[in-house]
Amino acid sequence: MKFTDYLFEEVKNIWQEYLEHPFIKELGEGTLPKEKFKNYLVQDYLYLKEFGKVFAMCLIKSKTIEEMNFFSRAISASIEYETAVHVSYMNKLGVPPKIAETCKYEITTDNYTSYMQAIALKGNLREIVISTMPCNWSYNYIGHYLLDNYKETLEGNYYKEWIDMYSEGKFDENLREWLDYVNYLCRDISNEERENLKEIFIKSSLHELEFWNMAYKETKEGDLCLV
Ligand SMILES: Cc1ncc(CN)c(N)n1
Repeated sequence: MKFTDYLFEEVKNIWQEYLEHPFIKELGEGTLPKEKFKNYLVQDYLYLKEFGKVFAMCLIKSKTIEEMNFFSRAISASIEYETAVHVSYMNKLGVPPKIAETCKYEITTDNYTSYMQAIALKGNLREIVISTMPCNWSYNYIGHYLLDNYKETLEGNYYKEWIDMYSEGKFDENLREWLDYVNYLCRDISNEERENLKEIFIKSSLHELEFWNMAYKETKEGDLCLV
């Protein structure tokens, strides 16, 4: 069994909770209140900023130029390619990046990014990479679920651009590259290390769930955590 298949088996119940989450359901239906989406986007924009720094630590801990290039692409993928859709929605919703960057980090955003950054500082490359894996992998999983389940009504859905990004070929390709990399990186680990990496993967998956819970919590008009 591939290491990534083993990891997936360990979290599939948690990931099923993402698919059944009201935030995801309402995104798919196009009924999610824009105010909730706006607050989520701002926190996610701040999240991606910190997430990119985790890959910067991977780059520092890389052993080869090939690996450095891989992480350099991961930084751009997070803070250029992915944030482009955030910026497009944020501009339409009246929170351009300059304003978003003055917003406070919610405790959930802090908890998740601090968890990965602590591993980035003290952990080895395998631990850091595994802590980041639920991020893009689960979003691709959610993107495909939404595409398959709501394809009939996607055309008029305000959230189509978001759904498209996480389910498009470029994102799939990028993820496949990552899964191959993880299987290579973890090809000869001990049982003890396997257990440790599994725990890290589960914890990041739980942080993802907390992020969806935060995104769906009650918000008031203009509730943007402005500093
Ligand atoms: C919290 C979170 N997790 C994952 C992703 C996908 N990169 C994201 N944008 N935000």
